[in-house]
Amino acid sequence: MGSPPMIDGEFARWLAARAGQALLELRDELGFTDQGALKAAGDKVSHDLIRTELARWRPADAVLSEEDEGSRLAWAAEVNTDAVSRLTADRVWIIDPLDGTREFSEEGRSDWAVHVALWARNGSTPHGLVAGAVALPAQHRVLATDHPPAYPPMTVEAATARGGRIIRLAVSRSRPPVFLTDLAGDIGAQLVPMGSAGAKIAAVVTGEVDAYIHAGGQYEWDSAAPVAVATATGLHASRIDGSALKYNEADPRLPDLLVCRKDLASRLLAALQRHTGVA
Ligand SMILES: Nc1ncnc2c1ncn2[C@@H]1O[C@H](COP(=O)(O)O)[C@@H](OP(=O)(O)O)[C@H]1O
Ligand SMILES: [Mg+2]
Repeated sequence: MGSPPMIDGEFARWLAARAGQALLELRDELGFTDQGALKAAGDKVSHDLIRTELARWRPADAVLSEEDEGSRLAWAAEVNTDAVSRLTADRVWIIDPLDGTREFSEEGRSDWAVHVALWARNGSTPHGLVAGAVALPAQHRVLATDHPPAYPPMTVEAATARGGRIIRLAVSRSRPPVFLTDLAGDIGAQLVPMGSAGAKIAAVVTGEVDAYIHAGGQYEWDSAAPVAVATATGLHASRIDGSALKYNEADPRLPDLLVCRKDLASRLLAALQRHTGVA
């Protein structure tokens, strides 16, 4: 095998695709009879592969991975944040080796993903993400910032009848925020349940849905890579109160977000304000 690409966005695409291929092979090898074993093996195989390649090809960079021991605890009072190298590093890879672990373990489902993002201290975007890739192995595609997908098209029919058009809103199939049913009724939206934050944001990027709303809990690795791609595509991405998403914070919890077409952002933020009280 030759060397991976040097440019970070291409490298992220290469790495996410490789981990995705390993996950597809693991599904073939283990089958779906023991879902717990398949989930555990998926998390481990992908994490080990990504960690090994980052250590080999980007040895000077820090890493924040869902599967690293203590990754959720860096914010805890008893943890000495000086000892957490990513907090002083200039470049940090934020990775979710298998997003949508539950869906990965269910036969026939394609809503699971591999997330590889790069945060840089001098990044010029508000969220500091300078590269990212989302592999959707069972959908046979990888979205990445090196060649960001084109902004999702809107049909003439939808554009002229925008007021009456039903907004398609991707939501967690297992943990949908409770306020979303009322919010959808309020704005005439249709909820589209799906697994994996990466798969839902990818669905906004490709125009299969118009927006993704999440609240109630998540971590930086759940959204970093797909937000990097969505932003590179020109979509809106923010917290549900409209403030900027921030990455490589001492506390890696990032509990809510909105990703949507630019033309829907103010309408959805206003609806979120009415239904959650955030402002
Ligand atoms: N309330 C919550 N608290 C913590 N993590 C949550 C969460 N709701 C969703 N997530 C995480 O966000 C990702 C997408 O969730 P969902 O499929 O429900 O939309 C999943 O990542 P993982 O599969 O990597 O664990 C899931 O664990
Ligand atoms: Mg995840």
